[in-house]
Amino acid sequence: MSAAAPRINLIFARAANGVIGVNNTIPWHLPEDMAHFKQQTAGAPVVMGRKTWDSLPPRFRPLPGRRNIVVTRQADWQAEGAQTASGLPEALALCDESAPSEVWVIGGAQIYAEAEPLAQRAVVTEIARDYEGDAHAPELDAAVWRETQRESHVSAKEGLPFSFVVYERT
Ligand SMILES: Nc1nc(N)c2c(n1)CN(C(=O)COc1ccccc1N1CCC(C(=O)O)CC1)C2
Repeated sequence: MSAAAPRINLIFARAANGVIGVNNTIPWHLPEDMAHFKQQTAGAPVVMGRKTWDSLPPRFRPLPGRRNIVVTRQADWQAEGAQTASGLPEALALCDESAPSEVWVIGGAQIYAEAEPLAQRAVVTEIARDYEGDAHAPELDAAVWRETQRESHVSAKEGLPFSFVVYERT
């Protein structure tokens, strides 16, 4: 009996207009979302693109307490605390080795787009404001994804309304 495959989760924060990033940074400052991200992914492998790795402040790389897997086509790329994979399938195969129950795909846009068809769940922070940006969230087709949880909040710091939402594949 082979171990059950891990559940593949996308996790991202998106603006009302679908923006998730600008110039490899996040356009908003939402500490409540960073805490949510940390809590959701704690102890599980995280899979990210190389640009997302580069976007993390160095003191937070690798993301602590999680196996950090970085997808890059650069065969010679390496970084302290990161395991590399040449593509998403290799990254997910690497995760399988430790037979985790959950795997978290944490960005960026390219990786989300490739992972969306393979994911069973999307944990989305929906920010109720438009932002300028150059990177966009993956489309979650309502015929495929259904909302199963929603928790609305207003950010203490900047009065920014946002919701923690969970979508599951039908
Ligand atoms: N919903 C949702 N999905 C995502 N994919 C992401 C988020 N929110 C938020 N993100 C980031 O802000 C990326 O990280 C950071 C960026 C700048 C400063 C600190 C951080 N870090 C925050 C997480 C900390 C941790 O987890 O330990 C380490 C420091 C990715």
